Amino acid sequence: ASSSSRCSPWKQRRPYGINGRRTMHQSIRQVSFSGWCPLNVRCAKADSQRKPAKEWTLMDNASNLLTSLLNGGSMGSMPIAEGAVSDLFGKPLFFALYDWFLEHGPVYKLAFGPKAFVVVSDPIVARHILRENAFGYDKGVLADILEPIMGKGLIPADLETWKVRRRAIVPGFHTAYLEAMVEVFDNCAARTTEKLEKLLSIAEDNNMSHIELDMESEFSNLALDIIGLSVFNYDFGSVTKESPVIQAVYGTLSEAEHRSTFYIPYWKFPLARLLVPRQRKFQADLKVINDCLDGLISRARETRQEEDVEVLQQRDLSKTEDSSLLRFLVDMRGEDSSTKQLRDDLMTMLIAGHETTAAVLTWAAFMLAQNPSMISKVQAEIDSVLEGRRPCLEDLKKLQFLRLCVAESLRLYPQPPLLIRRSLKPDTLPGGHKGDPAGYSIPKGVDLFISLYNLHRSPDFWEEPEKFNPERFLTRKASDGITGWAGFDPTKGQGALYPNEVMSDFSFLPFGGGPRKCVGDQFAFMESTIGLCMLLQKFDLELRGSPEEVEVVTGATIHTKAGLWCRLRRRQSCTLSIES
Ligand code: HEM
Repeated sequence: ASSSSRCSPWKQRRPYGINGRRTMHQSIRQVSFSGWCPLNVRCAKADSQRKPAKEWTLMDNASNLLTSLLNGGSMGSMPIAEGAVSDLFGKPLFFALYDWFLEHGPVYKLAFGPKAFVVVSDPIVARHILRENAFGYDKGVLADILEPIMGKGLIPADLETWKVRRRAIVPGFHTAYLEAMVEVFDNCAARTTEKLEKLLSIAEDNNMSHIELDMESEFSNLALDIIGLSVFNYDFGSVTKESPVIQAVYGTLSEAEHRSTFYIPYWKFPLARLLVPRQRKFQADLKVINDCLDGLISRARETRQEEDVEVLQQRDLSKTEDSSLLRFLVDMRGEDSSTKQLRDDLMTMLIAGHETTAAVLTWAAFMLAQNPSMISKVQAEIDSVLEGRRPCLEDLKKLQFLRLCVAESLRLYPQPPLLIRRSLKPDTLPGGHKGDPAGYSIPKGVDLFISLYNLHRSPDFWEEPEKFNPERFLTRKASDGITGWAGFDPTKGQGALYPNEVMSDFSFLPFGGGPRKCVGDQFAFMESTIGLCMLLQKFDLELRGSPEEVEVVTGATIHTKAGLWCRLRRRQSCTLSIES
């Protein structure tokens, strides 16, 4: 679709947003019911609900002045979200970026003290940055934050290293590997359900019909066990036990997250490592994990066998005890990579694959737990496909509604909600928007946020964007102004199992796009589908309180402030004998 055909009168749209912290439910209500006019024409109701003009604080004025002085006219007529700084306090950044997106349009500049960020919420512009001119940008501030943790792993790697490592790693996610991993997903999810069944039995002995627990923490343990086994054949066993390595992994993940939300790179000051207790703990945690990973790498190297190489070349994983990615990297590429590089790769996948999947499961559970009829629909599908069995790959193809629930959760809660880039040379973004028919110029060194959250909730591309409607992926038409969902027909159980950025022409890109797209996308989709499947096969789920009580915070991913507290019951309606 040409970008000009999608041009919309942004300025006419209702400015939207409320001050202070907002819960996810409030955000949903705001957009769904407060009079957004689908024809993009200003309507009376929308006007009457405009938020009052924002009063600028001294900080806003100082921030704008500084931004104008330092960045001023360098990006031509690009709209500026002025007076924005004070809005940033007390709510996650991506919420504020959404408000300004509705107010200023799909490409705007965020005045932020000495820095200006360009915020992109347009599919064609996102496609340009991620795919067409992918090597004109790097990961900017994200690489600075992650380099001390992931070294030269794929996410922060410089271009030269990235090219070599990407070529080494991507073949590791071959179809036979994904098939073999389904068993790992099953076994780990079974551990979780067994644990929950035990807890329920204890509750039932005490005449209680349900248990209350924080599902976010259960999903976090599940995702950690899966990533440990599938990437380096190490059983964290975190669903059932605590260990120093698990503690260290959680410590490191939390530091990575803290760094991504903190504006001053405190970790770069050499003395901080010695003096600040938090930094000392981080260094100690990192050492525990690095020692563990080095041990696993040496073990894999010592047990390397020529026969294994042949088996892997034939992709016949049924003949090997260890089908992990580490085994693939050591056996197939062992000679090419230093221990340090392998360790960086493993650490990157541990972090990239853990928190994201845990968050997808959390928000899928959050949405489903508010929709008992959807849970029943998912359960009916699971019962009819599995008849009490554990799922295998063939079953996944038939669990269409469940797969769409996972995709829809990723639409509403993309993990991460923002992609970060910095321009390496001057560029011109695709134009066609109101006020910039020619496209904005981007000088070298500009930091950009591509907001997946905004793209996935854009009223221009999604009908009732805030509504959880898994079946929207079946009905979307090319006439929506984009290419449509060509190639996605999950009803036939063949072809792509999940919608992606190519089919949606970059209006749905939960795994990014272009050369830096996630290497674990199919892995993660399948893992999340199986995790949910095995949970809902056995249990009914409801929120303990109201959705408004689930406060949202964000670091690298979107998660809850105090856990996703749910009530879990044995399924009443389940008449099938379900194997344990
Ligand atoms: C639901 C779970 C997941 C989500 C939502 C997700 C999302 C993403 C996204 C959006 C990117 C692109 C980042 C960017 O362009 O800046 C990315 C990159 C990446 N992801 Fe994932 N991911 C998930 C699971 C995984 C898993 C399971 C693995 C590995 C086992 C993994 C490994 C990576 C790596 C290595 C990259 C960097 C790729 C590169 O720069 O070449 N991810 N992921």
